[in-house]
Parts: sequence; structure tokens; C-alpha cells
Amino acid sequence: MSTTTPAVPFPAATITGYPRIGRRRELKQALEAYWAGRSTREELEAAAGELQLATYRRLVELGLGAQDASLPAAFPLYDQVLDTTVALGAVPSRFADLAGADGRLDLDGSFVLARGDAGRAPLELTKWFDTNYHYLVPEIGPGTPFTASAGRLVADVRRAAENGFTVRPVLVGPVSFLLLAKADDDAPAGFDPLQRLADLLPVYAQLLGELAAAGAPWVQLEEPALVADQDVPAARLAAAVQEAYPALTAVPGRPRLLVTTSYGSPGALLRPLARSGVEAVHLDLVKGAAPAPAELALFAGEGAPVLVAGAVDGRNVWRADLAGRLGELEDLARAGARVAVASSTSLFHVPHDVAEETRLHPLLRSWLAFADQKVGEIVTLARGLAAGRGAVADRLAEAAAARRSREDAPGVRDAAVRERAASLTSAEIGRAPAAVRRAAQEGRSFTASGPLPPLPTTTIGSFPQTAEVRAARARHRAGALPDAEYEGFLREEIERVVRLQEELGLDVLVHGEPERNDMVQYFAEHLDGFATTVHGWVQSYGSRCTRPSILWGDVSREGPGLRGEAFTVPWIGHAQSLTDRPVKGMLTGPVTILAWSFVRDDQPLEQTARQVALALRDEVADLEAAGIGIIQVDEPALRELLPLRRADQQAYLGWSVDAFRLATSGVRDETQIHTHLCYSEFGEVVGAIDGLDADVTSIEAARSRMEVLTDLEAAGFSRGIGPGVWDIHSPRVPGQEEIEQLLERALEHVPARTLWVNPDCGLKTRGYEETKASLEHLVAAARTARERVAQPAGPALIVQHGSRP
Ligand code: MET
Ligand SMILES: [Zn+2]
Repeated sequence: MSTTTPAVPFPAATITGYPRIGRRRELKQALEAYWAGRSTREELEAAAGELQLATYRRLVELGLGAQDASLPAAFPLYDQVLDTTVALGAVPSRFADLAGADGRLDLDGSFVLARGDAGRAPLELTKWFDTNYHYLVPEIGPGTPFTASAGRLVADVRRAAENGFTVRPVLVGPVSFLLLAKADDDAPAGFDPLQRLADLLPVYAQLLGELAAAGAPWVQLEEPALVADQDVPAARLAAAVQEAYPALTAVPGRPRLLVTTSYGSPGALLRPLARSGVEAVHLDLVKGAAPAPAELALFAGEGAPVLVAGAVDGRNVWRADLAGRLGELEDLARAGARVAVASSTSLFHVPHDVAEETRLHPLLRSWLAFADQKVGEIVTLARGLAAGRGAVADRLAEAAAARRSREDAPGVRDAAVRERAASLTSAEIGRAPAAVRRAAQEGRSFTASGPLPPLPTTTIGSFPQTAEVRAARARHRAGALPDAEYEGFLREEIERVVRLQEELGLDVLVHGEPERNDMVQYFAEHLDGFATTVHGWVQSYGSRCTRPSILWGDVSREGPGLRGEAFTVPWIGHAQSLTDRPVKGMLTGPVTILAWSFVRDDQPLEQTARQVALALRDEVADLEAAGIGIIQVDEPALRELLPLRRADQQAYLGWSVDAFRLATSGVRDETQIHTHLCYSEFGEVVGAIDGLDADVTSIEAARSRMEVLTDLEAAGFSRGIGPGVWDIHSPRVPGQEEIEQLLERALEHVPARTLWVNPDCGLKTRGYEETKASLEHLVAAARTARERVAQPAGPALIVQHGSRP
């Protein structure tokens, strides 16, 4: 192997990535200004370039080397998978017109892939491994062109060099890129993108050559897909790794290569990777297991790659146990590996800097490490490894003291909460058999308006969060709107939403959730054991960010500032007091609350889930006592936390389903429990969804045109089901006829007595105009479908499974 750049050894300390959005979300502002036409492309590029340099300066201030290739150049403006798509010139056929004569996409072209245009839907967004980040799915067919397009990467390397930084460009590696892709619409049946590996490798080779020529001594290729069980058989994956990496390491004049494997362990794929000739392999030592002796042997001896140990958690916000971590690193070094210290994943899953959170309790703050603090931890570990524990003794002691103070701080362990969770009996998670409950519920008049009609209509909970609602909340938070006035405003808003639903003729109403800024944060703000941040934004996709709450202690409704009282009943009860029709009470489920928060790492997730479930169980009981007969507990994140390895999935589904049942099973038979899930790929979790034992499940189905019902039918699911008939992700209003057709399709799979009619998800991002029009069509379509299933006279609701009325 020959490289044109001087042989820079792998740095002792590095990170695999850093937050891109900016400490004050500068990238979000720059992007949104550009998209809105309020700034020029030059201004956007200038803002992004400035952000890169500010990041490098900060990282060097924190202890990384300016010129040792420890700084990753990973600054996608929208998404890192999109950037690799662009660098490979892998323009999907439906966007082919956007590419220049040289086959390359410019920045504006890439934004069309990300955001769509008048005539085209954007690339599909989907969850990035088991995180709440979403990437843009490449579309690859047998004819998708590949053209190396290193322009942006090279410009980033040059800009850094001009400012004194030697950086390490980052690309998604070839195997993961193809595994993350889906088959292009025009691809023949049976085609799978991995079939294009051989065509892709020369393009990677060319990119590597251009990056070396630009002065990059190292390039980082990310291969996270190697840690997840894939549909592709294991042998084929191993063959792909064996094909790809020896080919890339044979490229003349290439830079040295680091391959990362974040989010788990590469398992059997580690061997071919480590033997391929790459100079460094990164392992996630937080999510993945420590390497076994046989694996460690791959890193020992002449010519073995550097083991880049992902020892500091890139996904959670707790300070590391530095002494413990250093011990593990010392073990690796003792086994003969050349060890460098890194983050387990890119740090873009955590916010920038704890120091910004001046409103957090100082004790809690002392337990936390956001991205900047994590860089400090990595630097400390590297120093300890090189110079011995003595060199970092005070850092180790500080970290140990912080962890100890966490152990016995008030609120971290609450005896009453623990006792209650420990004394649970299995009776507490079970309800009467579904059929018994159904009989009790079918005969019931939920309110004075009488029993529900067949094919009842409802919504998923939130109504449009208008500018007025958001402004009132912001003024209240800033102290400019007194509590009483804010509450009055919300009560009026709820009344407006109730009246609207009555006028529209919906059967089961909601209060509209105007009091909730976010479906998880609202619960975090009303439960003990949680804290919220001011600047703790993390990227969800593109310019969108969320601000996860921090679950730090034992969870309950009691605690300082809380009164052990129901916090949703005042709003939902108010809605019910205004109408004869049943109002459905809305809660966020335990798994979703965990998935969308930073959760304590000092006990198993399962135990934390049980505590959250118990607090919700109290809320469910209070709603029932307040006369709410239908209660929905949302679990849109149930699938997100599904482990990446099949072998781990059953255990997860077991405790997560139990948590839901614990939250919802304290009610009478005639109280109807709903759940809501908003993803349509159901296959792997259909059994668990049945296991939730909810009386009714609403689920996203409009875009896939009810495809999800096939999975349900195959699994023998016989509970109430509300497949979404309106895709709420865009302002488009579905026509009445279109909804009727969807209902007709649904009735081919589902008996009429179990079918509900509802949108795909909540309406909070929609406007009122399209909401009214769409719901009018939905109600009208449900009425038509109702008439159809009621004929011929006779056993109206006993439409048989699989048959048509
Ligand atoms: C992401 S699922 C959202 C459910 C919630 N009840 C809502 O309607 O907004
Ligand atoms: Zn939803």
C-alpha cells in the first residue's frame, strides 16, 4: 500500500462525530432562512463554513489535536446518508433531471431529494438504527448511476487546512450505504441494492484518492449496519465485507482508513473487517460487548489495525465512570492492542454543552456530560492510558465523586416508589379476557349520547397547534401571561375544539392537547424524577430538533412542586363537561416516554419503565374516576427501541408490553383502552401489539393503503383497529371517495364490528382549513361505509373476516 500523504498515526483521542446543528441551532436558522428565500446560497454556505470552523476551534480547546486527524469533518447540511448519496452521485431515477451533465447533484438538487418539490415526494425518511434520528433512504436500482462527486468533501478538507486543521472526512461505508438503501421503484422484483456493491467500489476508490490528494491523511467510513441483524443472510454480509474492504485497501494513493461500527457489535463481521487491511477499526463498547479474547487477537501484532475504543457513550447524557472505563482500556492494551479512545457513536445524539443549562439543579448538572464534556472525558481517558492513572487522578476522582453523589441524592431512590414497584403482582398487569370486555363495552352508553355506532369516527388526540396556542404558551413560560389567564385561554381552546368536533359529527371526541408542548416533555414536566433543559436540542432530521427531557430519578406523581394529583384530568375532564359525546382521554405511554428522553443509566430500562407505568396507571385511574370511559395510551416509539439483534428482541418486547399493560390494566371491564402507533411496518412487532391487550389500536396505514392490515390478519389480530385513512404528513386533503375506498379495503381484512375510522396520527402540525375539510370527508365516508355494512338487514355487524358485506 502506498499513500501520497505523510503517514499520520491514528490519534490517541478522537470522536466519531459532533452535533451539527450549532450551539444556538445556527444551522437550523441558516437552512430555514435559505429555504424560505430569506437568504442566498452564499450566505447559507458561509454560515455552514463558519460553524465548521467554530466546531474545530472548540474541539481543539477541549483537548483534541488540530493536526492529528482527530477532528471528524462530518457536517451534513441535512443528513449524512444524503451526503454520501450525493458524493456517490447515486441519483435515484425519479430525480435524474436534477443532476448536471456530469451526473452530479448540487446543493439545491440535494435539497429536492430531501424535501421533495411540486411534482415529487422526497426520499423516504426512516429511523436511524434504534435512535430517534431519521435518515433519508437512498433509492438504488440496477441502473442507478454512480459518479464520484467529492466536491463538498474536498472543499471541507481545504477550508479546514487553510485554517490550520487537518481533518478526517467521513462517509457512510459501501456496505452500510447499500443496506440502508431500498430498491428503486423501477427495480425488478427480487432486486436488492447490495447487488450493486461491485459497481460502487470504484467510486469509493476515486473519492478516497481525491480526499488523499486534498490532504486528508485519514478517512472515516461508517459501517453501523454491520451491528444489526439484516434481511440479508449473514454469509452474504460477510462476503460483502470481504469484497469491499480488501478492494478499498488496495487502492493506490489512498488515505488511511478508519471503519466505525456504532450502535452495537459487528459480531462475526469483525474478523473480515479487521483482516481487510484497514488501519483502524472502531468498536462501540457502550452498546456492544467488550471484545472476546479471539476478537482481541485481531488487534494484536504487526499490521493489525488500531482498536478505536468507543468507550464514552455518544447517546446518553451521563458522566462516564472514568476509572472503570480506563480499566477496560488498560485491559485491551494489555492484550496487545494499540488502543485509541473515542465516543461510542457520533455525539450528534446529545446536546452541545451542559454549561448552557444554568437553570438545572447544580447537583443534577454535576452528573451530566453533553458533547463538550464527553470530549473532555475522551481526552482524559487517552491521557490516563498513555501516561498512567496518576496523570489523571483528580479527573478520575471527580468523576467517581459525581457518580457517588448520584447514588444517594434525594429523589434518585424513592422508597415508596420502589416498594410499590417491588410489590407488584401479576394480577396487576392483567385485565379480564378481551371478549368479556368487548361485551361490556359494546352494550355501554359511554355518555348520554347513547352507544357508539359501528365504524366509530375519532381522531388521534392533538388538534392544530396554531400560532396563537404557541404564542400563549411562550408568553406563559416567559412569565408574561399569568397562570389563571393561560388556563382560561386553554379552556376556551378546548371548548372550540370540542364544538368543532360536534359540528363535524365525530363520534369520540378529544380535548385537542393544546396544553402540551410535546407529548413527552409535558409528562416530564408533571412527573417527579424528570428535568427539562433550555438549550438541549438534538437533531431529529434535517433542520428539525427535539429537546429530550432527562429522566434522572425515581418517577411518580408525588414530589417537590407536585401534589400527587392527576394532571391531565383538569383538561380532559373539562372537555367532557362540555359535551354529551364521549371524550377520549390521552396519555403518552411508558416506552415512548423512555425512548424520547435521556434515561438514567444506573438501573435496567425495564425497571424505569415500570415506575413510569405506575405513575401513568394512577393517571388512568383518575381519568376513569372522572367519568372518562375511553382512554388512549400512545406508544408510537414501541418499535423504535426494538433491539437491532433478533436474539434480544423478545426480552425487550416482554418488558415493554408489560409496562403498557401495567399502565392500563387498573380499569373496569367497560372502560375502553386504546393505543396508538404511528409506523406502518408492523411485521416484527405484530405479536407484541396484540400483547398490549388494548381494546382498540389506531395505526398509520393511509400511505401504505392499508397494507398493514395484511400483517394483522395473518397474525389473527381480532381487537378493535383504526387503520389511518388520512395521511396527516402533508396539507393534502383526502377526498371522501378516497377514504371510502380505503375503508372498503380495510373491510376486506377486518370485520366491521372491530373497525374504527381515524387519521394516521395527531393533527398538531396541520392547519385548521385542511383539518376541517379532511375530517368532513372522513365522517361522510364513515357514514357511507356504515350504511353499506348495515345491509342487507339482519346480522348487521357480523361481517365475516375476509368477506365483503
Ligand atoms: C406521534 S403520536 C402522536 C399522538 C398524540 N396523541 C397526538 O395526537 O399528537
Ligand atoms: Zn402518531
